Amino acid sequence: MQLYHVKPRREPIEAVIRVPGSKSMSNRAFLLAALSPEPVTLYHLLESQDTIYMARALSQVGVFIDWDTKTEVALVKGGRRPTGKNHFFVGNAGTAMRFLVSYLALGEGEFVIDGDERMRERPIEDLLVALRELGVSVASENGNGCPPVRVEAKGVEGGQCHLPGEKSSQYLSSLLMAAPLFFRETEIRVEGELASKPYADMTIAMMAHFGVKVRQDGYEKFFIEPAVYHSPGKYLIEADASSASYFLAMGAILGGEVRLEGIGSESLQGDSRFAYVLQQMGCEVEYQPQAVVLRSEGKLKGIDVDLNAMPDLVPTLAVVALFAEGKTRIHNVANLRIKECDRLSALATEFQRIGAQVEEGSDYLVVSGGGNYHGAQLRTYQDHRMAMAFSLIGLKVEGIVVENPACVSKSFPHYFEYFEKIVEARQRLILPS
Ligand SMILES: O=C(O)C1=C[C@@H](OP(=O)(O)O)[C@@H](O)[C@H](O)C1
Ligand SMILES: C=C(OP(=O)(O)O)C(=O)O
Repeated sequence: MQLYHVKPRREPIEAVIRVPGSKSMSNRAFLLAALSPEPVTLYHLLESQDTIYMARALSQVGVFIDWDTKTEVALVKGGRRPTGKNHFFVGNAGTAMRFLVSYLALGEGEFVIDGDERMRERPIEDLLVALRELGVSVASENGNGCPPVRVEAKGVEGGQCHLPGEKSSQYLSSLLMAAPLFFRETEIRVEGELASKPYADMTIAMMAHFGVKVRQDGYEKFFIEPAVYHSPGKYLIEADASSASYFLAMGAILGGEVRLEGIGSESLQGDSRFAYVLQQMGCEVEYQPQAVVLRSEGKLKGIDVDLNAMPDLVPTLAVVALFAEGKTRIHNVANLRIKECDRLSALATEFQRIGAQVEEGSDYLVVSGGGNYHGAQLRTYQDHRMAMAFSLIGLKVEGIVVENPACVSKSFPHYFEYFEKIVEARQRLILPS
């Protein structure tokens, strides 16, 4: 197995960083461009496993994608309904799996969408039930409510559907983006509290950029009329705020100044607000329209925080909490158990290996900070966020070894190159240089 031995760093850091494009925005942009009758050019696209799976699946049903990964630009020509008989594989890309199901239902044909072993354990039945209410013939092939999903597509009638909201916002995003192409007006009634709300906001904002409006009554009811998407011509993807969280965390833990470029107060990503969470822990934070600056003296205090709106940042924050005085309680994050791995259990298990005190509840984690930690080899569970978060522990704790670092390729293939440059920098660093 591949191992990554983390080199600790004692000095503060000073860095200006622009991370690659947002995974969530890239996969939405691919889909919305595929649904638009006119061509769209997408800029600052992320090239990673999840976005490659998405682009490949769309290409399989005839969407033309000319993607120059060097310049991060793609020309997309879609506008036709998917047809034929096709099998798709999307690894463990939640966005690709969920978004494609409703998209394929718009077409005419027989489609099976499958993923890797873990994807076959991640629930999708709530979305399938809602689609059946809208007139779609769709089922979990193994009958367990998880992929593979079979869609017998002949267009979508529309009308009213009910969607439990607590497991994932991706089901709602999937329905919303496809809904303008349903035959009738559609009303989606969300039951229970919608998880990860900023991702639904991002979907609605991006649909608006592609010319379609969604009417909503809070996060309980969403109304979409039949409409045609319009290409914005060019569309710029923001830098990925979830990927950037590791560098903010580095600044918070080690002290110094980190400036993120391409993510600021105007960002569509909920995770762009992460610096405010670190501010509560004692960092100084400044938001500009297109940038975030974080300054830290490396002295942090524990907090009590509801991270439902930023689920992907729980591992990052849990690691920061190890180095804060007092306890940090991260709550309302039950759906972390159905992500790339059971993240609450994985964090608790691996933190215990370094001698940390941690309490795991059904929907929360309490990390007691400021302990005397020791080196250990940490499992990453094929989960990119575990690998990136655990690398941060090694900045302060001698002897941290991260297993299977290559799993970062799901969302940030070059993470460890960025990480090493920052660890080794002797002066103010600009990345990419
Ligand atoms: O819509 C999206 O782009 C995402 C939504 C979130 O998932 P849930 O809505 O399942 O929490 C997030 O964890 C995932 O990485 C990306
Ligand atoms: C949960 C994640 O991804 P997804 O659900 O899109 O697979 C993630 O990137 O942390």
